Amino acid sequence: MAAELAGKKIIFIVGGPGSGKGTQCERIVAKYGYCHLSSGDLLRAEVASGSERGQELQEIMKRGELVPLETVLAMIRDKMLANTDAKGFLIDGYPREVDQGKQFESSIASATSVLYLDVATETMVQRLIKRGQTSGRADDNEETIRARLNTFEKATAPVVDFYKQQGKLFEIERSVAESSPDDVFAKVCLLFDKL
Ligand SMILES: Nc1ncnc2c1ncn2[C@H]1C[C@H](O)[C@@H](COP(=O)(O)OP(=O)(O)O)O1
Ligand SMILES: [Mg+2]
Repeated sequence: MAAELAGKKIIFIVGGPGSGKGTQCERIVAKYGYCHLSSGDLLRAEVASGSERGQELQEIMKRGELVPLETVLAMIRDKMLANTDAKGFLIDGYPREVDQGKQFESSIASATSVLYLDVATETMVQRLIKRGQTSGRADDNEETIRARLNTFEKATAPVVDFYKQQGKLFEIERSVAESSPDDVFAKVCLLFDKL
């Protein structure tokens, strides 16, 4: 447990690839001033640095698989400790598996709340194919998209149940999560207004 982070709000943003995590986090940052940490962005920055570790990471991400737990956790921890003046943290795209959540809790802190965006698989595929036309992301192609969705269903769906059992889950149900970013955000605000 990192003492510097005591009392800070920590919100996990969970949802499949293309469910709108990044889109909503941008709005949350603008309105509530939280510090946004996207595990995917941190990993892509490592790839862009051209380091040897970055090359290994890129291979894993192209296969649509999860990178080793320790790697992501260390990156998030460093970034949080560099931003201890933030009033809270949005941890976007993490945990991807239940073990990642448990490790986060034992080595950093426990999450205050978990925001889950429930979007249908086909909607996510369509959004990601569209995003792929401009994102330049190596993993926004149909083959990798299917593999990522498969990883999401196997590894990440249990994460949702895990936090539901702890009473920490704030779910944006499908009918809302598939509507416009503004409509989704209106619901997201209900959570952040009472934190
Ligand atoms: N509510 C919504 N309705 C339609 N498109 C949305 C949406 N939220 C996000 N998008 C678009 C923006 C992106 O091109 C794509 C994926 O969104 P994202 O925020 O990058 O998702 P994630 O970070 O969960 O992978 O879908
Ligand atoms: Mg994202």
